[in-house]
Amino acid sequence: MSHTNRPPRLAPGPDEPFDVNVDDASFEKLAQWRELYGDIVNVTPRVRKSQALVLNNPEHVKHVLIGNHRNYAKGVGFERVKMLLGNGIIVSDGDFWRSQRRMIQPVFHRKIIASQAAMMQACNEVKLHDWQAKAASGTVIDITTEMSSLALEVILRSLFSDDLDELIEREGANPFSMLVEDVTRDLKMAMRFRALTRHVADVMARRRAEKRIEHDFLSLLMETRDKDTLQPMSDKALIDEVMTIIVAGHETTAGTLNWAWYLLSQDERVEQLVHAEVDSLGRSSQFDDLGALSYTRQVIDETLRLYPPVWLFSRKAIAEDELPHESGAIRVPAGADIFLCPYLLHRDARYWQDPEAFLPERFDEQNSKQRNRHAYYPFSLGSRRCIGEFFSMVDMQLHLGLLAQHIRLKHVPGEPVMIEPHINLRSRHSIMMLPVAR
Ligand code: HEM
Repeated sequence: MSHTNRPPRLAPGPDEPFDVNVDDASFEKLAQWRELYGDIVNVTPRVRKSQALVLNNPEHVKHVLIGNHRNYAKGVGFERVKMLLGNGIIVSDGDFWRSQRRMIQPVFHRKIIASQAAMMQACNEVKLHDWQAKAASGTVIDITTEMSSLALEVILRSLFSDDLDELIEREGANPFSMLVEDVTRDLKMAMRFRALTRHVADVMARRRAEKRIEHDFLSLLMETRDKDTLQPMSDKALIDEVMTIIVAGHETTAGTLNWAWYLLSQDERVEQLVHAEVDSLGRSSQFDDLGALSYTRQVIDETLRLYPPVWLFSRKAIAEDELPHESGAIRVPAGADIFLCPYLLHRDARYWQDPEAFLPERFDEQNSKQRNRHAYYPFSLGSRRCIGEFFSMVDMQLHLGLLAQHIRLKHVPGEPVMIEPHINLRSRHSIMMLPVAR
């Protein structure tokens, strides 16, 4: 509600019309506008129909994602994701989303993730042996692609278990590897990716014919029931959710590990603290050790602060609303496009001391108490918060926990290390590393 009696007004913003998007131009504009116009930036559309508001204040992020979240549906950009994922849980809204989320939530239960830790670690052990051989022969690795294929393998095995090996054998190669090889996310790529749904349908059909239930995400999704209607998901919904989990779980985790290894290679102090922690375990890290890997966890938290994979996302205001502001309430017109930019808020000097510095200690128990909770949201906040957060944390902690015990990665200078702010915040060029045994 308004702090004054004045009617809510529109926020200030640039005169030039502009359509905010997940691209380089928007990335630059958003940072400039925050300096010029502050917490709420009002952007007149160029081609689109609706006004856009960019929110740079944690209170407003909280309002949209938590306080009044029912008034905010998925927004701009999700049409594009829809081509890739159908009506999966990332894009769906309203009653259908609610019902899907309720059915999928138990699939991501802590106990289930715990049961997948051994599979994650087996994937990491293969990677470790490979890096040890490369360290011995002095072979440089492309860590960006390595993390992409590892994250893909983990997510595919969490869904399909050993049916993945059968699929690879039948097809002669992993058809889902296109996600690693083809980094474009355009219409052509979306069509090629959608064609992969037949493999998901195939695995489902085989399991049904063999009356086989595995302890993996796919079988759990096939078995889950709506708690009111007791109905399973339709096959179309099942396939959309599987494709959603693959895409949502792959590039985000891959990108985070890519940046984490890069940041570690640039900071001997932090690297040594990670080494001290992982060495103190005295064995390969397992699910039960994750509590002891708290500094490693802080490294991941800090990586996600500096390089949040989902650097920009959107909502659409359903009805008119207002945002509290010290100079009087700001009007949110019905239909307005809302843009939230974790990247900018995560580096905002009002909420972070020395925001550009890599300081994992910000996330230790003591410092965490002083943090503004809503100035950090790599996994979003509220009821639509990432469902895979715990899965990806376990995956990433186990990865660093094991690999850093045996290997250091030394950055090999080459192409400049730059961010590429597209759908995900990737590195523009592959980052090259020399593995060194430790
Ligand atoms: C570092 C890793 C990850 C990051 C930073 C991340 C980030 C996010 C963010 C910001 C959202 C909210 C998007 C929005 O509301 O517009 C989201 C939603 C989602 N994420 Fe993640 N994610 C990660 C890993 C994963 C993994 C591993 C999975 C699956 C195994 C996953 C599955 C999902 C799903 C299904 C949603 C939609 C939830 C809903 O709308 O109800 N994510 N994620």
